[in-house]
Amino acid sequence: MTDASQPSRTAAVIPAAGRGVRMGPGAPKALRTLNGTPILVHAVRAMAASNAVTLVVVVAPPEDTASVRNLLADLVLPDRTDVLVVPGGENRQESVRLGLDALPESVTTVLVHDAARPLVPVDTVDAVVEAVRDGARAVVPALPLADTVKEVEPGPGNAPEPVVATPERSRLRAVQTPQGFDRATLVRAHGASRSPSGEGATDCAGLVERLGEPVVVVPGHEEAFKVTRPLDLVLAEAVLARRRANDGF
Ligand SMILES: Nc1ccn([C@@H]2O[C@H](COP(=O)(O)OP(=O)(O)OP(=O)(O)O)[C@@H](O)[C@H]2O)c(=O)n1
Ligand SMILES: C[C@](O)(CO)[C@H](O)COP(=O)(O)O
Repeated sequence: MTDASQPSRTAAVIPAAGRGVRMGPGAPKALRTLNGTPILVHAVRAMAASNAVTLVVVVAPPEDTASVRNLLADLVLPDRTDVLVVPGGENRQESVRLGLDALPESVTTVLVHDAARPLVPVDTVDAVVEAVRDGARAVVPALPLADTVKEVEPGPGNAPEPVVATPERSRLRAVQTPQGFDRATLVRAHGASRSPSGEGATDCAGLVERLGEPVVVVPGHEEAFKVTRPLDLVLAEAVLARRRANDGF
């Protein structure tokens, strides 16, 4: 166990309270398994793999909070890492806010990491932490896009949608997690998100942008993809199999 009064502590908040509607019927997505291990456990291990992270706050589906606590109580993690489990909210923003509320005062740097990105490599986590420690208030890992992206005028159902614009692809990035923040900035952004100005933001960095604060991008990683639909489970298990074959992970 680490000393909760230690200065400049870095914590990871893992929102894991989603249902996983796009995955189809079944248990909440974070509790479904990859190679027999819950997605959430992979995500907690991924955060705890960083030497910088000494606290992981898991935001669990409210009805599963007790079982998630039991699940994580048995997990073997580095001695430096404490784990807290709190019940989540109606949407991702609310779940992140509940995770932030649980942080001790000693935490100055916060990572917010989707449980749904269980395979993010530790080098990506460390790169985000380093950028925050070097002075950035908000840092996102991201990758260039492979597809061309069209902006459309959304229509009803499957009706053809008129194209409004084609943004220049070389200027676009697909954003991943963990997103890293100076704690005060993130708390301010989530406070502001309670107002209508926070509606529609799909990530924490978007809330910081709405404050007018700078957000910077560092290189993301292919293996930090979001497990969203059934095919993503197949890809995730293939990544795990490759890791096992390569280095006995
Ligand atoms: N009320 C919610 C909704 C989402 N999340 C978390 O936010 C992350 C990103 O969300 P997403 O991948 O969309 O997960 P779900 O909301 O579960 O997926 P879906 O939209 O398909 O239901 C996930 O780790 C999810 O558990 C959360 O903590 N609380
Ligand atoms: C935070 C995020 O993973 C960045 O790409 C993404 O915006 C989450 O979106 P979701 O619809 O909640 O999965």
